[in-house]
Amino acid sequence: MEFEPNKTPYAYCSAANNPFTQESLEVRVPQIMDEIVNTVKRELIQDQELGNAARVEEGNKIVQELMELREEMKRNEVLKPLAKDSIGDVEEYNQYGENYFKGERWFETPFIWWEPYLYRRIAGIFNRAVTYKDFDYFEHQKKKTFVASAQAVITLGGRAYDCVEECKVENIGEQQVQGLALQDEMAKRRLVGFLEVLQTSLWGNQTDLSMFPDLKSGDLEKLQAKLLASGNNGGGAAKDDDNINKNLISNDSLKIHQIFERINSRNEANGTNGGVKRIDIVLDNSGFELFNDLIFANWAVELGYATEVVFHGKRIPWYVSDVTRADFEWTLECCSNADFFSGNSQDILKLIKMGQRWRDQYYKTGVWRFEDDLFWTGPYPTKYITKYAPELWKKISAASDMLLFKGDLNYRKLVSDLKWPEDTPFETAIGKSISTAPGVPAIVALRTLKADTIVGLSSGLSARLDSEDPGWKHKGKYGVIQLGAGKFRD
Ligand SMILES: O=P(O)(O)OC[C@H]1O[C@](O)(CO)[C@@H](O)[C@@H]1O
Repeated sequence: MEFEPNKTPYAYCSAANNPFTQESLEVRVPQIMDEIVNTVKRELIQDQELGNAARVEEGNKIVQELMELREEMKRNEVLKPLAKDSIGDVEEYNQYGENYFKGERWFETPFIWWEPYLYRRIAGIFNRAVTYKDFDYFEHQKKKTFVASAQAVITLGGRAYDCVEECKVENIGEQQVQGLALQDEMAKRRLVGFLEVLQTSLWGNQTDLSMFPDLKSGDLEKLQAKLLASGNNGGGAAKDDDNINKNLISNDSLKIHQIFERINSRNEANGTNGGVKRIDIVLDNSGFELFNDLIFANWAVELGYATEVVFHGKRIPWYVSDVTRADFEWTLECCSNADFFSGNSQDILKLIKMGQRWRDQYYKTGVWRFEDDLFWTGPYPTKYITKYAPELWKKISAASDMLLFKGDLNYRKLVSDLKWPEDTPFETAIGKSISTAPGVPAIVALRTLKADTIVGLSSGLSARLDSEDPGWKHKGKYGVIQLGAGKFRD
């Protein structure tokens, strides 16, 4: 199936034809907009007290524009072209809308078009106001949720630190090697450690504020405790198959691990140690999920699987909790600062040591980089990166070994949000331009399901889950780890 906007069947057609899209448009998204309005109103109160007349005027205008936008959706109007702003992609957005969705109304146009368009419209409203240009209207929610995750961050941080130490050859004493050669023991530990950090990064995607905006501190702790108990803590990913893998419904972890080992041996065999080994991560949510992604990147760098990690985030506030540069840097600061966490347990000490390494030895030196190309907030299927962001793709494909995509929306965009038969191979669905062109990096998706869109399942699985667990595609309860091998295909 080739993607042709508005011609090929979408997994999510329009709200008129899909109850989940409809619910999003009628309930979930208006609530998100109300929350933004409330945030601006809080700013207004402060500005009035401080006598910031210019900001009060702009704040009032923003509230009015947001309310108008909310009404446009409710009245099912035609989606208007974006008004001019200085974000840098207005013309491209409008051209895309004009080409493929011209004259369509909110309830009749596909989910994968109206939702990014909506967040982009909101960003434009703020960008046009001088005193709100760089205001992140989701910042408060993102920070609050990370603070509420502190206990899980501490526990996981301590565990992540140990996981790396256990895999270092100098820490595997002869007496611990029960009957196995040192190399075999190390390989085993590295595999177990890999599965642990990979799945930590995957399940972190459950905590997403655009889908679950009401995650209260208590719920969050319960969810995180469940993740930790289900095997992400203590090397359980490999030993606790029943518990974890039951919900992991498509799992290429072992093939991905083999690629990591090939990356290592390639450099050793070539005698090019010190040569670049690069992983790119297209981030999703800030907070607990980002922390889990950092743990994965930490593992890869510490154990020599990567010499560079490039994190791709969002230039503008996006889908409530997506990572911006400010979120990324704030998270590194929190993790480096003992005052952020109360207590001085061993886990906190390990976490802070790791956090300071992330900030000072990785981020400040460029081993870790953060980039925020506008492509990631565009409306396009990912395979169009070659057309709409050729420079970005050139840089990634020339240098990267592996490009990991986090989360539900990134997944939907990777497979063009089409209604593929569920057993369509992942590589087929992501499209030739990025999966089989010469030299392309391996493409990995780590995603918990919050949407109907799905490929790469064994046939019949979807029907079984439909009957056993109605609504299973929307709960964030099930996950996939899928691979397109790219240049590592033999
Ligand atoms: O943060 P994630 O995992 O991308 O989830 C957000 C996604 O979930 C949804 O809310 C439902 O599919 C979409 O709006 C979006 O695709």
